[in-house]
Amino acid sequence: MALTVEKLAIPDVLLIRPKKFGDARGYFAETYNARAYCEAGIDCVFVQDNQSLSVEKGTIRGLHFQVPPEPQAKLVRVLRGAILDVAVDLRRGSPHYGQWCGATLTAEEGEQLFVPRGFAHGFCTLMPETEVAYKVDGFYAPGCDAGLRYDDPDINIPWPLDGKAAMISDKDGKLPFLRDFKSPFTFEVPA
Ligand SMILES: Cc1cn([C@H]2C[C@H](O)[C@@H](COP(=O)(O)OP(=O)(O)O[C@H]3O[C@@H](C)C(=O)[C@@H](O)[C@H]3O)O2)c(=O)[nH]c1=O
Repeated sequence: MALTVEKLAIPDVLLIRPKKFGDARGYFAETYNARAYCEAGIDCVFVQDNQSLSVEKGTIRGLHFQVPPEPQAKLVRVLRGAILDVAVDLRRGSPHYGQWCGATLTAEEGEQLFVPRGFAHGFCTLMPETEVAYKVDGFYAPGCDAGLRYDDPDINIPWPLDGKAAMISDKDGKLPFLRDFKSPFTFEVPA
């Protein structure tokens, strides 16, 4: 499988560009290949595929993660539309703790973001009717579901909202700021 892999500012977060083979019919692409992704440093066993539709441009979902013992790594791509996709480092002891990095993902280009375990994940839709699909390497565990406010001033993500209010869920509006997040669990940086 042909793909390029770019390390982002937090180098465990990867931007992957699978090769698209275009012809008169359209294109073909491998969107996941266990061997090629393992060689690229993504040696997860993905166990669940998720998909969401956000109707409005300026919809923000996040910042979400599952705490131990049910953490999840995520491999995110866009099926329709475009997003700014973001990962926030929550690994105690990481030089990037509390920092974010991210990339624009579009259906047209087919880029993917790999968000490792120990990171919160969120995105903002850049177009209406945006569909996002992502693989996760741990099953949904509602008891371990956790999140942080998308507009946490300490994380300070410049969401592309053009001055408009974000469309968010009631649940996401009640999430804590990182500085107030109380959990007996911590993520460690892998050795
Ligand atoms: C995440 C998830 C939710 N659900 C259910 C719970 C709830 O009733 C409904 C909607 O859930 P949410 O409001 O949490 O959906 P959403 O806000 O889209 O949550 C997602 O946001 C992005 C940013 C992520 O990174 C994902 O891991 C996930 O947290 O779907 C599942 O059944 N399985 C799952 O894996």
